Amino acid sequence: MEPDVLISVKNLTRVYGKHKLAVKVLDVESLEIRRGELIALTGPSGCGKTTLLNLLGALDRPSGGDIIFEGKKISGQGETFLCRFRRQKIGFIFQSYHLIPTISALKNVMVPAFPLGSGYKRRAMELLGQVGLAGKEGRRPDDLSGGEQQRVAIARALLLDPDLILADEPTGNLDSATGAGIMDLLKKLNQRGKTVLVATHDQRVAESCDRNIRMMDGQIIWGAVPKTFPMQFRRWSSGSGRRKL
Ligand SMILES: Nc1ncnc2c1ncn2[C@@H]1O[C@H](COP(=O)(O)OP(=O)(O)OP(=O)(O)O)[C@@H](O)[C@H]1O
Repeated sequence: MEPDVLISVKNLTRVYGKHKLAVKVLDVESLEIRRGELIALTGPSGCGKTTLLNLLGALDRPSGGDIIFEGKKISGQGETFLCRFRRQKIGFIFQSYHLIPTISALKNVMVPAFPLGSGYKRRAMELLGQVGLAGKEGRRPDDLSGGEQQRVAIARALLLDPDLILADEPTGNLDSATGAGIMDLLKKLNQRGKTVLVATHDQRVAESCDRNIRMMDGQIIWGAVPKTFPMQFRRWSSGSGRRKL
């Protein structure tokens, strides 16, 4: 494997249900993500974007196939390994922010460090400053706008300095100007070296990324390999689509 490959996926599947009710909702033959890429994951509702993000971030386990992260196979690992992997390597950003409503912005940012102790306060303050929320550290999520809540979520995702940011519709609940601000922030993070994968329905968000991975019926139909690959290898066979097992 080449040194700058962050993630490599082979024959990744996710099946929901059992026996006659089993449905394969994800069937990705091959996918490669390089360190430092800014990638949009697009496709119609229900095509499998969230399923793929959850598998790449080890929030969910595949039914088959391999996910290799920095040369190490993460599929098939035990929960202790996966828990450490998620904390150290992945920053998650969700459409509806997933903040804890009863605690301050600062404490929300510090949540990923909770089992490690309280030594992260200074870093959390710095990150809130970097996302434009200096002075609002003590506010609870309900006292912040949607865009501000998403900025808190971004600061939280960065707390443990992950290699990969997985953002699932990060602008989906925001008006277009606020969404553009969030996308600018993700682009800045990418310019500072973070690899960013953004699932989106927003064409403008997709166009502002370097690569577009297009999904349809659980499969990648375009963009499975980085742009530096010759054109003839970039298109990926869509296969036979979603199927009952
Ligand atoms: N827990 C589950 N049990 C059964 N089917 C599921 C489950 N979660 C997702 N699915 C199905 O898997 C398919 C892919 O869903 P997924 O949420 O990954 O799509 P998506 O592309 O992210 O959609 P959207 O753009 O609407 O968020 C859908 O058909 C969905 O109904």
